[in-house]
Amino acid sequence: MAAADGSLFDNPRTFSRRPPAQASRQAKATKRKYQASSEAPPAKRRNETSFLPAKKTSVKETQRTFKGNAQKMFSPKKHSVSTSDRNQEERQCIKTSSLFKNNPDIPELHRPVVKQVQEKVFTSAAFHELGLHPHLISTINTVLKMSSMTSVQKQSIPVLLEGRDALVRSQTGSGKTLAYCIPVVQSLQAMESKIQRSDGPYALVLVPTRELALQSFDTVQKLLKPFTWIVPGVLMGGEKRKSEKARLRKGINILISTPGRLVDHIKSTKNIHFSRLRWLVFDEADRILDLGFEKDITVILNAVNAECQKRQNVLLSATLTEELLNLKNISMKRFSVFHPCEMEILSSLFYHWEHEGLEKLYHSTRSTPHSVTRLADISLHDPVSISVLDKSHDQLNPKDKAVQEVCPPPAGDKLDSFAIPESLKQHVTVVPSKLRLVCLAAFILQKCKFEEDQKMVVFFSSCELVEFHYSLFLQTLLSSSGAPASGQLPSASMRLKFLRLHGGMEQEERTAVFQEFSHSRRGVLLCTDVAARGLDLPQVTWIVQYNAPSSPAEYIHRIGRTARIGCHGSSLLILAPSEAEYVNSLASHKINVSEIKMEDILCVLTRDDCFKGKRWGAQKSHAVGPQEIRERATVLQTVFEDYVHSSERRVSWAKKALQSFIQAYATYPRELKHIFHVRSLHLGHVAKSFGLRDAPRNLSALTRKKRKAHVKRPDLHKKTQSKHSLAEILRSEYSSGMEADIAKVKKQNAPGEPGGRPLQHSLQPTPCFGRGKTLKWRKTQKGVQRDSKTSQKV
Ligand SMILES: Nc1ncnc2c1ncn2[C@@H]1O[C@H](COP(=O)(O)OP(=O)(O)OP(=O)(O)O)[C@@H](O)[C@H]1O
Repeated sequence: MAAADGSLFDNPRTFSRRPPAQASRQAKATKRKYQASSEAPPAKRRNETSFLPAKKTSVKETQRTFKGNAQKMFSPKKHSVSTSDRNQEERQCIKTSSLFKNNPDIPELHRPVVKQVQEKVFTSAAFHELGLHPHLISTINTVLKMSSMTSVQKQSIPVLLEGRDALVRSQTGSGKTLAYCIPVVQSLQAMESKIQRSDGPYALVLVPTRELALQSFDTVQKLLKPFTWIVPGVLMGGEKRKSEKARLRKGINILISTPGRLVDHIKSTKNIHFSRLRWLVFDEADRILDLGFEKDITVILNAVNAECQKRQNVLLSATLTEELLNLKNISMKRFSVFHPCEMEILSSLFYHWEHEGLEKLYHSTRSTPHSVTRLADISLHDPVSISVLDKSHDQLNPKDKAVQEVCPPPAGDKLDSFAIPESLKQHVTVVPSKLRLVCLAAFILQKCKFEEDQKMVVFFSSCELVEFHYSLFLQTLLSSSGAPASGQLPSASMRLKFLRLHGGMEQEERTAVFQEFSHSRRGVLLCTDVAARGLDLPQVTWIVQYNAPSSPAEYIHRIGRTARIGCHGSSLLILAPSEAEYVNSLASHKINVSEIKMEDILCVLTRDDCFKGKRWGAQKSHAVGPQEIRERATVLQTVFEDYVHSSERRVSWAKKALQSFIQAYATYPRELKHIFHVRSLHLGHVAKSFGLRDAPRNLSALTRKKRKAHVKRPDLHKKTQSKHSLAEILRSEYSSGMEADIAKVKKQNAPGEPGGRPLQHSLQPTPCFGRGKTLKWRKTQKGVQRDSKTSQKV
């Protein structure tokens, strides 16, 4: 075992030179005092936890320091204190920092090396070989600046031009958008009777998020340049419904929409009809057809099926499952081992084929048997399954084959493996909870402050977490970086730029951020899974997953925002020691990650004098060692803690973010509960990663308050608590925009100020905290809350 505190930072004495008994007495006294006030800690405590000299640690002054004068504060040259005074201060400062104490051991990662599934991105085939309209070819060549097809395009376009239904799977960033857009445009421009705008939709493209809708619309618009009589349009929420209605009234021939917004119009707009529909495209099909969109898709399919019988259906995603791809081979026996969600998808696909048998099976595997009859029918007709897998990867060598024959995978355990771009280097780091925040900050500094032209996307599990970290980093990392003096070239610090994107933001701002980050050469985008699928953000170099995703599919989509279309990119997954087994779970899906040691990430702090402890002020920077790294990490943590504790409002804002983290943590699916279970969280340690000095005591009260607020939502009344939880969390990131009044982030008063936004998550188990500060579950009126066995219902 390589312990974080043991191997690299193995000198606890330097942190506490007082006798242990005395230190412990004082710590207890300080804690009692702090708890009694339940507010920001008293000045004395702040002095002890800080590296700053006693007289300079008032809240105001600390803040001022980090708005530009950090070096002054940390440089001993600026202080005329004697050596003995300084030593005294050091002892005080260092002693109370517990960042590197009592952390769990970091387990050694024994990850099995697996051979990842690979796909070839490009082919030598050119677009002009497809027999497309010459104007379409010249648009592809001159406007899109593309000449040769990607593998998925080469396989899909001819099939779709033949009029076949298709299920298309190829890795992220391999050109699936054009794989369906080109055939749609080619077929519509070639129609004998020229399309009229007033005809309404000939093609309907459903996508899960507004940004993806905008992006796909942009591609279609470019392809339609020579065919001006075909009108594209986008419905995506966030915009005024009235103006969308007006555009629908005028006529849209290729309609791109998020499901929720389309449902709004189907229900309220008379001008929407599908009688001429020829194409129905589900981009990110596995996402669109999952639980979160179940109701919306049913409404859409019912509306479409009522008016149009014959059309081409296309389902695309980088993570379509084997079951969906091998449609023809699916036997009734195999159905019975599917997950209920898959059953619903399959039921909808096969309704017209095997309805009776399926329904019987469905009833026998589900406690709520009504869904199958509610679900409408996509009606795929003899679909072609297109998968760009490099076939050599599927062929087992004789030895592996023998092993497989001896121990066949248990029924129902067939795990899907998805291709990952070859040029994507995946990493993992295991970090104790207390050090998560400093580690993330250090990694951002390392890549985006000290290296040039780095563009990073950091994924969090909720809107609240994005807001919290965005404001915190803006106010601490950015402020402490300092601005260049006039006439000076922009310094390394000026490379730091933070943006954020999540489903709770105003649409105007969302679009602006999306555009800004797309066009920017550098910057850090903090976001939820709203940016995980489909977005083609150019030149992203790093993907960081601060909270682990809930499925291998989501992992693949998140990291797929980099290394697109043959470019290079890297990803980092940050795990707690208790979550280290997740690496094996990824390996079982043929996902290979290599480890970066936490110390190597924290090491960058020695390059940043903003975080220089006084002890090391006189030393030359090359003489750095583990102890200095440790102290600088502590200084950075102190910066965060001082900021969070500078007002009661900020403390409560951090608590809400912590609460949101716990709630999101409770929603990991059953198959991952043994790795991600709230019971394994140490609240005090997790609290540190929110800049809180102690484990908060009133989280359950906050949760109760939130539950009340939710009960007021009429749309949630009918749902069971369990279904509501999952569906709501899914919807929170993918909403149509019509629910915006419920899910708005209050506009920030000033950039970087904590928003005080209401939490958007669903009803969750009420966390309460036992003496050991690990999470326990409280008995509620309805009985004991669900645990790992029934985790899906949490
Ligand atoms: N034939 C081509 N030649 C060069 N670039 C291409 C080609 N086809 C697509 N691209 C570019 O590749 C990038 C990725 O394409 P696209 O967004 O369609 O990928 P995708 O497979 O849909 O990814 P995801 O699974 O993440 O949604 C885009 O910038 C697109 O312009």
